[in-house]
Parts: sequence; structure tokens; C-alpha cells
Amino acid sequence: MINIQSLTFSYRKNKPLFQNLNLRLEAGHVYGLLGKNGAGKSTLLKQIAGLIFPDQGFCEVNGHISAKRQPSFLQDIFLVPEEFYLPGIKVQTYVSIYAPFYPNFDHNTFFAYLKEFNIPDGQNLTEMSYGQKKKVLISFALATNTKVLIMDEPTNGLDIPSKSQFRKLIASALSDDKCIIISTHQVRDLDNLIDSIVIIDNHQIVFKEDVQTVTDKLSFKTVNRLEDIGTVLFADSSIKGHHVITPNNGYDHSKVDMELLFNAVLTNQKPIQEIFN
Ligand SMILES: Nc1ncnc2c1ncn2[C@@H]1O[C@H](COP(=O)(O)OP(=O)(O)OP(=O)(O)O)[C@@H](O)[C@H]1O
Repeated sequence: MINIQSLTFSYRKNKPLFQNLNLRLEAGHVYGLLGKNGAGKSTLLKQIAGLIFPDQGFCEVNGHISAKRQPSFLQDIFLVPEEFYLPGIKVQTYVSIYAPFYPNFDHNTFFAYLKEFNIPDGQNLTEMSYGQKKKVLISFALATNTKVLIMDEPTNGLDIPSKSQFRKLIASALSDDKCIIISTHQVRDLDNLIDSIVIIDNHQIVFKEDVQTVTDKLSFKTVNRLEDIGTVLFADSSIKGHHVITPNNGYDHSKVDMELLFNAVLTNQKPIQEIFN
């Protein structure tokens, strides 16, 4: 569904952010895009959405080259940016202006999502807090029914109950023909929602695996003594003990600790990659 090939891009001369970056994303998945500050997550999402253009290579979405920004491409992709501006108008007016750009927009679902988030639909957007505006934008994004839905740090600014509502809404919106990409630092917010993990680092995609494959090949556990277990691929200690990643012997069914996996991939990349190759 999304095919990025040999993407090279820099904001400033001689400082490439991406160098021959390749990535394929399929429909029917919720991808979690992880990376350090400044790794290029937002930039990559903007490249996919056709908001900025490659220096070399291309991003192709459903057969359309993003940079060409054809109407048939734009009506089937929606990006919820990390920072956004909403005009000072009522929610209903906002919908009547912007929904027509999306032929599959579902008004009933939009107002149902707003209700789920406790946002009164008669309110003016200028009278809303940042979190409330974000809920309007997320509801709008989901109601567009676009094949590709991209969200940059969507849970930033959401209160604790809204985070679980958000997970519920995304899970219910996913279908076999949709691809959802979420960039986040708040991996715990998206636990149980993300089914594939993509990590960007050092101008490249350094890890891309579905959660099932990760748990088939790796075990995540907490132990008191590192000496008691065999090969340790990565360990992080806390007062609760040593949180470790070990190769899975084939019998373990542990839950992925995304934070631990992220730190492991960034600090001990080669042995982890070898397990997946
Ligand atoms: N408009 C711009 N002009 C010049 N440089 C930019 C611009 N936007 C981003 N950058 C630079 O590109 C790099 C990647 O930025 P980007 O926002 O894509 O990273 P990120 O992974 O989303 O970071 P964060 O986790 O902090 O949100 C950073 O070094 C940033 O300073």
C-alpha cells in the first residue's frame, strides 16, 4: 500500500536526514513509528502525505506518487500533525467546509466519535483547550475513512481516560483495506494497539517487524539475577529487577515491552537484527 524507495532528503545542504531509505507498509496494520527526537519521524510522515518532497527516490501510496499530490491521492490520505491550527469556527461549520474533500466522510461516525470524547458539537473551536481540539481533529481524521491514516504523536495532550478511548476508536476504525501509521514516544499509550513496529535511526529504517514475529523470536522478562539466564540481548535495571530481552527458545509467550525493544535496537542493533534475518 505504501512503498518508499531510495528516499533521500535533507532540509539543509550536506546534512541528509534520510539516505536511500526504503520502507513498505501494508494495509490492515497499525504501524508504530518510533525514533529518537530529531530522527525524522514527522518528516517521513510528511513525505508520505506529500507535504514535502524527496530530493531523490519516491513515496508511492496506493499507486500514486505522493509528491504529485493528485486529488485522488489527497482524498484518500489524512495526516493528523503534532502541531496544528484549527480556524475559529463552530465544529459543524468546520465539518461542512472540510468534509467535502473526503468522499467517504461519514458524518454520523464523526458526531459519534465527538460524543465518545465528550465534545459538544455546537462549540466554537477557539473556545476549546488543546486536548479538546485534538479530539475534534482525531474524530475528523477517523471519519474521513481514508485508506491511509497518519497520526503524529496523537496521544500528546490527551487526558488519561481519552487515551483508552483513542485506542478503542482506532482499533474499531481499522479494516483490511486501511493502513494506520502512528508516530509516538508514548509507547505505553499505544500498547495493544500497534501490531507492527518500525524504528527509524541514523537516516534509515533500522527495524520493522510485526509484534507477533517479535514475540516469536524474543522473550521479554524481569529477573532478579542476570547470571541465572542464558544469552541476554539487552538488559535494563530498575528496583523491580532486571528487565531483559533474550532470544525466545520457542516456548515463551511474553508481551513486547516496546520501550525495552526500542532501547535494545538502538544500542545493540546487530545481534537483534541477526535474529530477525
Ligand atoms: N522545516 C524544517 N527546516 C529545517 N530543519 C527541519 C525542519 N523540520 C525539521 N527539521 C530538522 O529535521 C530533523 C528531523 O525533524 P523531525 O521533526 O522530522 O524529527 P522527529 O523524529 O519527528 O522528532 P521529535 O521526536 O522531536 O518530534 C531535526 O533535526 C529537525 O531539526
